[in-house]
Amino acid sequence: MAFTSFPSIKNSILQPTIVVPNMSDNLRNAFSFQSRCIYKRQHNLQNLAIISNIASPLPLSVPPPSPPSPPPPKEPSRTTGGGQQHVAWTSIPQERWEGELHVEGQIPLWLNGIYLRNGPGMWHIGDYHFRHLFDGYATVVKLHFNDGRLIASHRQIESEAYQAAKKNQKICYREFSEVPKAANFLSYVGELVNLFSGASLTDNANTGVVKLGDGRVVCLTETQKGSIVIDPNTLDTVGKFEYSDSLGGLIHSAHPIVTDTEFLTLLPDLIKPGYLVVRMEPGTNERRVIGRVNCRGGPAPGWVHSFPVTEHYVIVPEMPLRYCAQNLLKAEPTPLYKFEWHPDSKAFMHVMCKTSGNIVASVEVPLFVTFHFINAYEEEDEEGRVTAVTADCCEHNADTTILDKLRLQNLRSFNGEDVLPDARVGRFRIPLDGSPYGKLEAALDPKEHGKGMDMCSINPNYLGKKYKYAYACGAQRPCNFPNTLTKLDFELKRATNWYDEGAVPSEPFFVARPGATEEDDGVVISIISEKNGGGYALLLDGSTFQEIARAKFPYGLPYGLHGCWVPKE
Ligand SMILES: CC(=O)/C=C/C=C(C)/C=C/C1=C(C)CCCC1(C)C
Ligand SMILES: CC(/C=C/C=O)=C\C=C\C=O
Ligand SMILES: [Fe+2]
Repeated sequence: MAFTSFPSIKNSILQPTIVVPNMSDNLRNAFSFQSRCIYKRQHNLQNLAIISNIASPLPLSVPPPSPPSPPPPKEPSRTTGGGQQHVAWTSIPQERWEGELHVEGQIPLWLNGIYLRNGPGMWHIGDYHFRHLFDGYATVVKLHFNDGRLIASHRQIESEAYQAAKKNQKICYREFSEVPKAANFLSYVGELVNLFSGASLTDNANTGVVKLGDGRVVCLTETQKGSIVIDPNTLDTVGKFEYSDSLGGLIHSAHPIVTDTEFLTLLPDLIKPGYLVVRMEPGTNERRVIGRVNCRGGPAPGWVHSFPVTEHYVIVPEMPLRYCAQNLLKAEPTPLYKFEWHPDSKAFMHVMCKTSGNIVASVEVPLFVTFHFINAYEEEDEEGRVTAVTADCCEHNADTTILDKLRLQNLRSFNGEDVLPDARVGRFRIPLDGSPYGKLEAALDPKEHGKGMDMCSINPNYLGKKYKYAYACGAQRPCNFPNTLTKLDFELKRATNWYDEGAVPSEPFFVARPGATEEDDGVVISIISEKNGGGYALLLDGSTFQEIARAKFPYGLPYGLHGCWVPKE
């Protein structure tokens, strides 16, 4: 795969930036010409390049400065509890930027490649402000590590939904919690037709980013049409990833399992409740069905934001938080958005053989709520027979309120009260001997990680295998959002926590050292949004969990969700 060399940045480009309306004053200042120069002096930042023009290629010469943008209208409730709104929940102030970051500490010389992180970084359009964390238009952040140096950039994904919103200054597609306002009854009827055809659903690929086995990099969300290919070097939006099969359906899991040899995902079937388990080979766009799971309870399939695999099996979770057709039709959000909690419908875990598509176990389990599975593996007896599957997830104690806690108003209004609901590492044990029930228990005492738990990663070489370590975000309370980075040791049942007061860290992403033999031999990458409005890239040692390097951005970044690693060839 093509991997560009470091950009030539001898002629640093400092120019006024294109700014979206409604940028907050403090952030706009952070981007003014004057403050950038000060930043450069203070941090001895050489080669800082600020790139503005939205869709044009990177300028090769210094363009004439454009007139300063008019002051933006104020965002609502900018300050809460006497403080500034946290930069983690503030829209990115410009569509793109690139520059070299000054590194404090030492980036390991083996760490050569690109870390990409995707997330909803733009939460308003015109003077309309989104409601939920998951509504924001996708912003991809890139950290390009090369021989101990670090070039960073970010860019908005040019989805149809984002482009239409910019053009019309209003939302035009159905986002996670937002629905475009119908002008009149006739257009409402048209809207319903569009909903069933999928035409009105968003393609705002803001959830994650994956590198396929063939090198293509795809940003994803839960709508299938929101699969968008980007260029990992320029962050250009290349175009839609079109699935060439005729499997149909409108939605899929936001977290496919992607390795060098395959892409596995789940397609929920809302008509005949169940899931198709599908596989796609590198170099193709065609998903092939491995098998189907019929739901055992409820009027609709459970939400499958993610799912785990073992070496031989795909695990299909059936969570009692289920998709809800009526809620999809509603113009105003319901307390659980497009979902409904059906405790009476029970919860199940299904285990499908990857090669035959046969279901080898389907057990009832205690009620659970999870976004993210961490990993799964097979348990063997002394004769090497697989007796059970263990599957771990970030489990919200079967409490759906976490979804509402992720409303922007809640995230923006932290006043020192401890309002983050408790979470744990939920460990499922699914017997393969035909017994009807599985177990769900905490894998370690949740107090080890402050009873907050989400946004996990593992050493990818341990995918589907017995593993000892995971990295995730935990909590140092009081807080309203996970605010620590935590290394989980499942053998010792201990956690090691990293914390920076007031900071919001994004998913700790593990990159293994090439040639490593220990599971935790590698680094953990996270991007931190600081309480003072700043932000930095952070590298922790995967084994000691001590900081090894940090590099400050010249601006604070909004929170982001999930990342991937594109190694240098
Ligand atoms: C950002 C994140 O983690 C989740 C995003 C989920 C989205 C955008 C879900 C969108 C949906 C629709 C627009 C309609 C159909 C249902 C559903 C997949 C929830
Ligand atoms: C950020 C998050 C939950 C945090 C709660 O503790 C969930 C994100 C889900 C989508 O990727
Ligand atoms: Fe996710």
